[in-house]
Amino acid sequence: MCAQELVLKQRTEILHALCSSGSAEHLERVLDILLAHGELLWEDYQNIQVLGRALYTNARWLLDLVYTKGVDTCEHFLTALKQVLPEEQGAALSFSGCCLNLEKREESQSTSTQTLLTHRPSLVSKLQGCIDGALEALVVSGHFNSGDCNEVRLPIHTPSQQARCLLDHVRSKGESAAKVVLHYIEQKQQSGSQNQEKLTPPKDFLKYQKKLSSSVSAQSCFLSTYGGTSHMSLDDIYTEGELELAHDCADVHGPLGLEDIVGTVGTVNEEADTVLVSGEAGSGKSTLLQRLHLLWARGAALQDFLLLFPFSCRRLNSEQRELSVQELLFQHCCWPDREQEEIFQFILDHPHLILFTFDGLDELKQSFSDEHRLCCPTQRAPVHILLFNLIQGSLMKGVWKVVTSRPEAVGPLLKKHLRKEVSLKGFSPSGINCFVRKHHSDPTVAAKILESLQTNTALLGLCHCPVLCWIVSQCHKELLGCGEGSLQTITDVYVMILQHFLQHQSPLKSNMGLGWLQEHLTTVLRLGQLAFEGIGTTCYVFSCTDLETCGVTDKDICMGFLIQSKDMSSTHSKHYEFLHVTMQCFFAALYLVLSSNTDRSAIPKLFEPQDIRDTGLTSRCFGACLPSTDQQRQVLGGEATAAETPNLQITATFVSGLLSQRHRSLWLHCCPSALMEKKVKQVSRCLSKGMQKHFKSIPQPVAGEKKSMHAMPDFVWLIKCIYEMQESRIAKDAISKLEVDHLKLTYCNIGPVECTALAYVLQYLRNPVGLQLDNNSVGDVGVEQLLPCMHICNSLYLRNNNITDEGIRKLIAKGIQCDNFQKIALFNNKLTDACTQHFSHLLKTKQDFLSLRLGNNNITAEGAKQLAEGLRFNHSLQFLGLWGNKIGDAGAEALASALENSKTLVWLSLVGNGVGSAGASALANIIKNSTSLEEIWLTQNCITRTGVECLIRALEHNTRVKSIWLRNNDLSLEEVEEMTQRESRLIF
Ligand SMILES: Nc1ncnc2c1ncn2[C@@H]1O[C@H](COP(=O)(O)OP(=O)(O)OP(=O)(O)O)[C@@H](O)[C@H]1O
Repeated sequence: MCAQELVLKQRTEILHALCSSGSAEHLERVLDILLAHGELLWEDYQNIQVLGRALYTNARWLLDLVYTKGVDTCEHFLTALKQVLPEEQGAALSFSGCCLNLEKREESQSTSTQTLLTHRPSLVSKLQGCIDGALEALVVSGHFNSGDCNEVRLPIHTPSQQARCLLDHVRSKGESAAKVVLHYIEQKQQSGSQNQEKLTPPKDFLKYQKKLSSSVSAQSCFLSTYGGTSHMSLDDIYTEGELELAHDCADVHGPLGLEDIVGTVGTVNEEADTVLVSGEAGSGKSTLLQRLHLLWARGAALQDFLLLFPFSCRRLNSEQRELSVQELLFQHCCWPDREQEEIFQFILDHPHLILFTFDGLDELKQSFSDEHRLCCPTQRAPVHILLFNLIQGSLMKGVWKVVTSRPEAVGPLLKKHLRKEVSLKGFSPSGINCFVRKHHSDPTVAAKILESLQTNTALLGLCHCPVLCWIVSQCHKELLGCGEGSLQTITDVYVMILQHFLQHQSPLKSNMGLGWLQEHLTTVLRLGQLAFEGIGTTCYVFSCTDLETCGVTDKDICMGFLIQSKDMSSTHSKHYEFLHVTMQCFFAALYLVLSSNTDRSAIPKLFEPQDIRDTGLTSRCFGACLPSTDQQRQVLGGEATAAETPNLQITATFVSGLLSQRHRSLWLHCCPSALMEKKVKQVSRCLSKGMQKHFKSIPQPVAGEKKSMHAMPDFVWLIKCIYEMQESRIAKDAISKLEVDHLKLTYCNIGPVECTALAYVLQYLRNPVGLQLDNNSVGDVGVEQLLPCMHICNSLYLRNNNITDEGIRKLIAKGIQCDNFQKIALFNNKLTDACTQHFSHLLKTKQDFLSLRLGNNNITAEGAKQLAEGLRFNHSLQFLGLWGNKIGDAGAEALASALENSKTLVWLSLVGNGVGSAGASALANIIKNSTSLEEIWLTQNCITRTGVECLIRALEHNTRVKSIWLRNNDLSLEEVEEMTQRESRLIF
């Protein structure tokens, strides 16, 4: 049978092979090959790859086309298919006679654009690990702008799709752009091969490398949250999370890519080799590491590292023996079949080619300490000592380490050993979109879920956290069936998945009302006890004996909340863990709420403030409510740990939620109501007491200063607990006694979820406050969540919070209606000219507005003109900051004309705006006429002598202005000297 007939006859099977995984990768790779061989023209390719069209439709188009093109093309197609499909999938198809040589075509005199096409398959794979570098080269050479880069980096793209998108963009930019990319890849390869050339790995090294990478690949290709119910490959579901440097870095704008984690960007300590990826519970740290592992194992990223050893701190907890590093590597990750010593020696000799990853440092039983020094790689020590010495670099200096942890568990002791810290912020709004679409192969279901999220912004806020986004996607039936807005809190979402899993077991009784819990109460209690005891003893992996102790049965396991541990070590006995540690916290909370067997003091102890727990009392406090065997286990365990604090706090948050009025009806038939009432009272008391403690800690203000409270670590957590209770009485009770003028919550990891809770509580403040939320991750969704407390904010500080024009639109629409609202600071966000119309409206409407600071955004002359419109009609503004925008001379002229008759403006900053001398001479008019202006900042504005002369002349008419800042302008030293003599208020 000829190739053409084969294509026709096997059409269904081919379609299935290309598309059934739901991933477009196979199809796209076949297209790459056909393009490279000239079997498809560029126009053909565009006709097939239609954005937004179903994968199957695209594949059908391809089949139709190759068929009409004839035997040769069909033959190429089948050969490409054979090359691309995994063996087991290809086995179902007949490729008889299709064995063309698909080596790349060499063309004697090809242009760079042609080379991009003829080498497309290999370029796609080479580019995957270095997209960011290639983009940078294109930006630097002026071929790409940030829009091009953003399109390539779209989170919906897989790394290979990013590579293809980059190549397609380059093609449209022409020959010189193509040259830049080819040159970049060539250089990258040369530096890679130079690194490799110097090496002569022992003969068994490559075998070991292969064994390690296939074991890493096997461990990382599926996601465990889908383990119980369905298989989901990481490739199909992985969605980029938002990664940022934890500290400010002038050179970095925009989000980081995966490779930046080990790249040079944002390095704060050149001496250190440990990078920390920090993020809240469920923000995707383990998944991100898993992605890195998989890409490395496939040769698609981190190729500077010859070996990657992945460790899970959770599993290291169960290692009781003392080990040497060699034993740790080989026994916990991958056993070398031969030449152990030689391989280890090679590792020791080339530390910079080795990467260790440690997932979940916060889950380690011991808190980080640098007391026990160890530097000998053959010396045995307890595993945590090895780990701490590796992190510090005293052991195996030069080996790269990537460590993940919740932020709360990272103390100053660890920080001083970090090369840099990267924060994982969860999904961006487009990430949520992309994740839901990937999760559901049926686009109608995905669209319905996304629609429902848009109508419930509290829930949308929760979905920024990937684990919650996963639950919401998993429980779409419950979500869509439960009515708009009924899911508001984290507890609501976990109750939904509890119901989902329990009802999954009895599908016929899906309408059993509230009885579903009662029917499964014993299961819930048994799992709850297991979870509760685990949380108290930092135990997240359970042996069969642990399960037996709590009476957990096989049927309980089948419910899906527990999954079998993935384990790379050689132990063969089965171990279990909860689907996710937050699920363990939820079950621990269910146990505390539903069980009549817990100690009376269990709830108050759970709510004890962190500073008490940090003294080392943690385990003992919590231990008081555990059975005696566990207390012994803890005492035997020795060192107390502060590491479990985040999980205790999450458990407490769930306890608050479960005891809220909205969920009490669920427990009605499961537990005596008197007992329930008592627990509710306990929680309310704890929350109120916790808040009072905070308020008492506020220092009295110095005379003339405002009373200010800087939130302590537990403040946001207490607020979240209050929100979970959803009772306005409790919120009022807890907050109304707070008397401060300024509430400072900077660097507190505040995202949309925290904003929802803050607004819920702060709306009951008695007096207006300044709310300072600088350096958090509020974002547009968070801004929307803050609206309910806007009426009580007289000033709002939102520097560095990823806010865009859309967030501003909503914020200002509300702000205009709020009498107290007078000041806003929005430095370092993502604002453009599109937001200025809203500020202009605000300035026109609110004649008591005092301060507008929009520094370091992307406002140009157009935006400045819009602002000027508002300023012309405003009679109150005192402070205007536009530092670090791009308003230029035209923008400065517009502002000057609007402000020249202002009787209120005191302070104006236009630092770094390229206003030039023309701008300066226009601004001189404000100085000439103003009776209120005191300070004007014109640093770094390309102003020459001409501009400064205008300012000097204007100052002759003004005695009120105190200083004009003119540093870093286009003036010679002599000019500066001369002009300082003439006008002392000029500061150079
Ligand atoms: N980038 C991602 N793409 C797709 N799904 C993700 C992603 N990140 C997280 N998830 C989903 O959220 C779940 C929880 O994520 P993960 O365990 O990685 O969070 P974590 O930050 O390590 O949490 P913890 O600190 O509590 O251990 C995953 O099992 C997965 O279902």
